[in-house]
Amino acid sequence: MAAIAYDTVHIYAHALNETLAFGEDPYDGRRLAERVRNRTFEGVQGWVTLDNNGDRETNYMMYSFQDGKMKAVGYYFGHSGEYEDVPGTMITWPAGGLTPPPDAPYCGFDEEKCPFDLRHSRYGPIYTLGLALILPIIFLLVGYTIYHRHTVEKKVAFKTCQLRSQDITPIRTRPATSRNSLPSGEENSCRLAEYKNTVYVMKELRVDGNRATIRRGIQKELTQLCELNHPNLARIYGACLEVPNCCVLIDHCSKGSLQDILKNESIKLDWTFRWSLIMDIVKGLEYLHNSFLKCHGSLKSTNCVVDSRFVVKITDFGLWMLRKKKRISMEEPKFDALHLNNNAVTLLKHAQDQLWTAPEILRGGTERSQKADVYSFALILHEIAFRKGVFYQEGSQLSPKDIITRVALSLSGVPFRPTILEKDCPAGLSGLIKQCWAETPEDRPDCKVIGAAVRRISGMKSENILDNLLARMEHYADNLESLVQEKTAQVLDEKKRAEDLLERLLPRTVANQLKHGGTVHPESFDSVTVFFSDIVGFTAMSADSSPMEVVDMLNDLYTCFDDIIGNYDVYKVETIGDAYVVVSGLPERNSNHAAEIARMALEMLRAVQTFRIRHRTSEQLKLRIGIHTGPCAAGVVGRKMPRYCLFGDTVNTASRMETYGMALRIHVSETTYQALCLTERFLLEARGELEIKGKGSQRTYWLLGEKGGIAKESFV
Ligand SMILES: Nc1nc2c(ncn2[C@@H]2O[C@H](COP(=O)(O)OP(=O)(O)OP(=O)(O)O)[C@@H](O)[C@H]2O)c(=O)[nH]1
Ligand SMILES: [Mg+2]
Repeated sequence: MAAIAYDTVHIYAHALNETLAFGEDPYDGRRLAERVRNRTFEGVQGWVTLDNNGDRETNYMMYSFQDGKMKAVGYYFGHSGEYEDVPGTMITWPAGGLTPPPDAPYCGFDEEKCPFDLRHSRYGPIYTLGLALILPIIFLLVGYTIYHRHTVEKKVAFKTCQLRSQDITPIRTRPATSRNSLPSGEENSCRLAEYKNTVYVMKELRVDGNRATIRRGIQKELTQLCELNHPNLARIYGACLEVPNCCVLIDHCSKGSLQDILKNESIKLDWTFRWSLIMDIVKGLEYLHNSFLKCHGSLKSTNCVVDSRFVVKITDFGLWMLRKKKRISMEEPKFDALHLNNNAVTLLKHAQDQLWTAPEILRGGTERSQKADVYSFALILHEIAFRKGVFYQEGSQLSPKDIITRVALSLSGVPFRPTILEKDCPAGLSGLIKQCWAETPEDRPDCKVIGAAVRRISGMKSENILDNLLARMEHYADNLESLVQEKTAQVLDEKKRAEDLLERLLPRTVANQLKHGGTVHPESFDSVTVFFSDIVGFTAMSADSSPMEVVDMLNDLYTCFDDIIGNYDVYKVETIGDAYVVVSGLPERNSNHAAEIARMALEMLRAVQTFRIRHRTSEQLKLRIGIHTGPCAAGVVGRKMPRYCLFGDTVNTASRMETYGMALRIHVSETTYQALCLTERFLLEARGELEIKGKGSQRTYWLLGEKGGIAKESFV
């Protein structure tokens, strides 16, 4: 105590001295006390430290109770806050521990550090009970929310792919293919329907049962199908489940099926293009095999459709339960083709459909499998490679039913497969095809392996979408170019034929005017020569012959005449029954029209001499010819079936010359005679004055021949 008193006075004295030294009031106890704080000095007991509050940081000695005695084990120095062990001693902590216990309880003195720690909280039991009640409720709530959301989403998804029949407008069946594709045919058409202004392929579904059953049965599958999304799959847009209008709507691909493309010879397919078609199928199939569907089940070239960018998309997958059954049994009973004609067609189509079906499925083992899809893929590969149709067998005429029977039965132990034309096959492809249609399903590769093989065999450098697209576009452009060339040639050919026809019906100059859209004005000509010929006794001959015999005779005769007139500057005006009318001097004017007609008439008469009537070979055909020269008008009359007609008295007079003529003689008028005389080339003989009806008395002549040419003697 004395030491403490000493130190107290000591510190007080120091504080007082300092107060006086600073000239402060020594009676101000507050100031004095402030000087005492935060001070360290050497007191009688050693160093003394006073803290901020003026409290002394004391030194302590720690004792441990060992072996029944208190033993000093450590020092604590208050002024420096340091601790020092007493050398050679050891502290035994409670429970024999080597480390001191914590200086505060785990949860603090007031459990402020762990309000929810049930192990240490005094409210632990309450919390535990509460949690035991609340947690299951929370779990239930969360579970219910997840379940509810899932089912609602499913319902929404199903709703979006469920369509109302009233919104679907079927479009009249039309050829499935574009104008670039196959000609239309029932077997190559698909039903189309419009839904919200978009055209889809409409696939009917076979539904036995009521709506509720359908809903339960296919709701899930349909929702999943609508979710399938791959560039090489034709997307299923939705389905209508209203009996009896049950159907699915599938994306419509404008180029038709792969089969249509392969059959269309106007589409050229180089190997780059073929490989990309093949790769598309492999990718689509691989996606399907990895999807919930696991396999396609009906893979064939009609179920690979081609879109406007020449990308192949696999279609008609899934919904197996609802597809119209097409399978045909091996033991199909023989049917009476007459009575079951429709059935016959259907059976044939079904047998055709099964040409892609794997042998194990034909035998009725399973209904579908990935390996069976690979077999079908091999047949498609074969179709693409050789473009000879499905299951091409060199030199074979087997029906589809015979083929599938042989595939199924595998007679003579050798699998029955299409012919591979090795020389037309890129190296490695035939091996791949054979592997894919192996008899044992396990020997067939899967899609991944096929994809790698195709890449290797084709040497495809890139599967880059852009490269591919460009390559296809290039191909498409080439195709279009050749198509345009081909079509242009066809159009030109067609045009030429139309022009030829027009030129045969009308004089060339007139036809040209009509072709260029001009109107043909009637024209008058000062001088032309008109020729008329007629068969003597034609009416009697017609009465004794059948109409076809008469037609044949006239056809033979006129063909012969048509050949002759080609050698002269004349224009055939028309034939009226047995009359043949020719003119020279129009529509192209010429100065020697009389001579042209005269020469032509002489040649025709000579031809008639040797002409044999088919049905009366012994009879001589008797032709009467009349010629007249004079003015004439000519023009096209009428719009429909336009004809170039002659008008004027010259035509009538020429006709009269023929009527008043004689068999196998050429009767010419005065004007023609004068025109021929001017040429000094023809032999003519006066017939004398002749009373001609409507013309009065006329001097007429016989044309006998041409000097140095055809003479009269040869006619008689
Ligand atoms: N243009 C075009 N034609 C198609 C489309 N889908 C099918 N087709 C055509 O319709 C024809 C008939 O198709 P489907 O009715 O599916 O008959 P299938 O493919 O022979 O047989 P399943 O699919 O087994 O019923 C095919 O050969 C194609 O020519 C398409 O998306 N676009
Ligand atoms: Mg199909």
